[in-house]
Amino acid sequence: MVIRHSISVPFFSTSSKIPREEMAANANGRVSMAANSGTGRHGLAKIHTDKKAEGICHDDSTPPVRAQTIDELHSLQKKKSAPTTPINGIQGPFSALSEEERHKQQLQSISASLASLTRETGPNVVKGDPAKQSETPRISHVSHHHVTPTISVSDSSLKFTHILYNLSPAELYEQAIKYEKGSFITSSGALATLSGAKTGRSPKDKRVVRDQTTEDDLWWGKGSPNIEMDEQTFLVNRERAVDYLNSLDKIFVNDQFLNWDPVNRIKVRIVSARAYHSLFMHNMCIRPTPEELENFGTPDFTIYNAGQFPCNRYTHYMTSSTSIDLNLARREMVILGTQYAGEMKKGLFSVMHYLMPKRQILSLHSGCNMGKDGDVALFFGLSGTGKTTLSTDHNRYLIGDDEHCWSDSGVSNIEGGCYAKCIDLSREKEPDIWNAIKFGTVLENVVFDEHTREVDYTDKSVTENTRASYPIEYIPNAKIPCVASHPKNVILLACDAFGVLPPVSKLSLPQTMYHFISGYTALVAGTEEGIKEPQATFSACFGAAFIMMHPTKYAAMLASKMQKHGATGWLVNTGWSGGRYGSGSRIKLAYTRKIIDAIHSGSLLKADYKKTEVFGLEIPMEVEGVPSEILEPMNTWSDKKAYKETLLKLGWAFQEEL
Ligand SMILES: Nc1ncnc2c1ncn2[C@@H]1O[C@H](COP(=O)(O)OP(=O)(O)O)[C@@H](O)[C@H]1O
Ligand SMILES: C=C(OP(=O)(O)O)C(=O)O
Ligand SMILES: [Ca+2]
Ligand SMILES: [Mn+2]
Repeated sequence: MVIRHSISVPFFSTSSKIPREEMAANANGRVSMAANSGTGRHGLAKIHTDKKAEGICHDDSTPPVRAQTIDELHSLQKKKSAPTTPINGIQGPFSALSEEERHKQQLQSISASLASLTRETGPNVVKGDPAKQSETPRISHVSHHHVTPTISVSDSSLKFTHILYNLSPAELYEQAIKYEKGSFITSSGALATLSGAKTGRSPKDKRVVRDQTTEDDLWWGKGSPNIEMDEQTFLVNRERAVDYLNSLDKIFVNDQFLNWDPVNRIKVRIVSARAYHSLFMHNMCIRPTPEELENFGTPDFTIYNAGQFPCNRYTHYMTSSTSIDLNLARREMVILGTQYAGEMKKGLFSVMHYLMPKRQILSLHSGCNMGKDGDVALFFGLSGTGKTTLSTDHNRYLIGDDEHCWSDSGVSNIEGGCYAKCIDLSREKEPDIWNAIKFGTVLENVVFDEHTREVDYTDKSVTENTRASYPIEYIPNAKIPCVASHPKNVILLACDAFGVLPPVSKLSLPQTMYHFISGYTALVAGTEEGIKEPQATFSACFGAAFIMMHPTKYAAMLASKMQKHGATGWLVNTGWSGGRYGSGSRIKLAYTRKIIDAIHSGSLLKADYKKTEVFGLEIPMEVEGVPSEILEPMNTWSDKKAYKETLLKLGWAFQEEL
């Protein structure tokens, strides 16, 4: 039988925007586009038939697909791969195990993480998306023996919790877009997400378990970020989070690393309920290779992120519906009542501020980069004051933008990604960050055009604290592994809302310590809940919210390391000039970059200096590319009297603080 090509195209005539003249149907009845296809009678597309194919009764000239059903066809589309496929011939504790055995151990470990402490067993866990029934379930059930009285059966032990384990960015995009309101792909390929009611950290809701160990080790009381809670209350919140997570059909589990220094690497597990959280941590922590994941074993630290679920205000110590609880003895963190992803990264940073100094390693709230000749610079600064912006420098290698360790072997990044503020981001001023906002990047709380999905970085409708989280290798000159030698320059970024600090000053070692301990800077709008405009603050170590021990502990370590390695300290004002916030203006980023260039090149060290009043800061007379008159703040104020008063006021504020 000869099949005649009798195709009509009314379907296209109304719904398609393509001019009919340009459409043509091929021998399969598929419509193809042709430049000069011409039109047939009544303006319908002319049908082109393949002369050679005429009289042959099959669908296509290419070999047919090897599938009988659409499901079979779909199964051809996907190849089995890591992290579900074992790697052949690997060495390590599990190398003798079969694939089946390894999977069992992995699931048992996850079930153990999710175990309630009041019931006998962890949840029944099964790998994979519950929406995909075709996947063979791998089930694990774990018994635990606790001293607490047990109520052995609960509804959650009768169901399965599906584990979405270390999904790839593509898989997480699909999960987010399908199941999480407010998730969209932007025009550059990034995933736009909403963090919900909280768009910045909630430091007043952070709690740390005070027990026998932390009682002596940690800094408590006035000025300390550690607000105490007891072990029992922690367990109440932990149970609340675990029960919430176990009540869900599926949860995300990320097994990753912190710290590029292989000797001091920490294994972290993040359990969360949102693809947004999983992708964020995929970007922010160090991503394991498939081999490393197979051998992951038991995590050193676990986060239970039940951010969608509030804490119970009737619980002791709870003063709002948000609680971020740290238990160093249990090596666990519980998050309730906030979905702001930054809590996870900064929570882990707090943990490192405890674990590392115990090993004589200094943890730093700083960015770090390295010149072509190997000179290393640290950029200390409170959130939103320029660490990410200034460490991302096209002429230098990026080690990291935010969290580092300084050990006897040098500097190592704690993280595997960057978290840039993107309010008013522009391609011209910050090209590397702009270009990093592509597929895989999480864009938090930004506003975009509903049709083109073009992001408007100037829009503060959701928050001023809009953020982009991307893997560090998205910055073209990132140095992998993210380690460097001992710093030559230590730059303290002070975002001065009073507008009286010079754009740059050279510090002696005692001055460096003075400014490091006092941590004078500004809390910028949106980074913490309730901060609506830049607010002057003293944030010890330029990260008071994250330190665990007394500031002098970190300062003493910094002093001895700077002295030993001959590092020079600098104070750079990335804040206001010509008047305080409201009347003056923010120092131009281009000028700050020129100042930083001069520090890196060594030319600023050789400049002529003069001493300022009140703070006794050494300010350079000239910096290449920067108008000399702005180097002395008084010149930029039209009201000199107001300048002097403001300077004195700040001087007194320092006196009161220290
Ligand atoms: N002179 C300046 N120096 C540094 N950053 C500036 C300056 N002026 C404006 N900014 C802006 O301030 C923000 C600094 O944020 P970011 O670098 O992400 O801070 P951090 O990494 O310390 O949290 C960026 O949005 C940057 O564009
Ligand atoms: C993400 C934060 O800050 P930073 O910009 O320092 O990473 C934060 O303080 O929540
Ligand atoms: Ca950061
Ligand atoms: Mn940053």
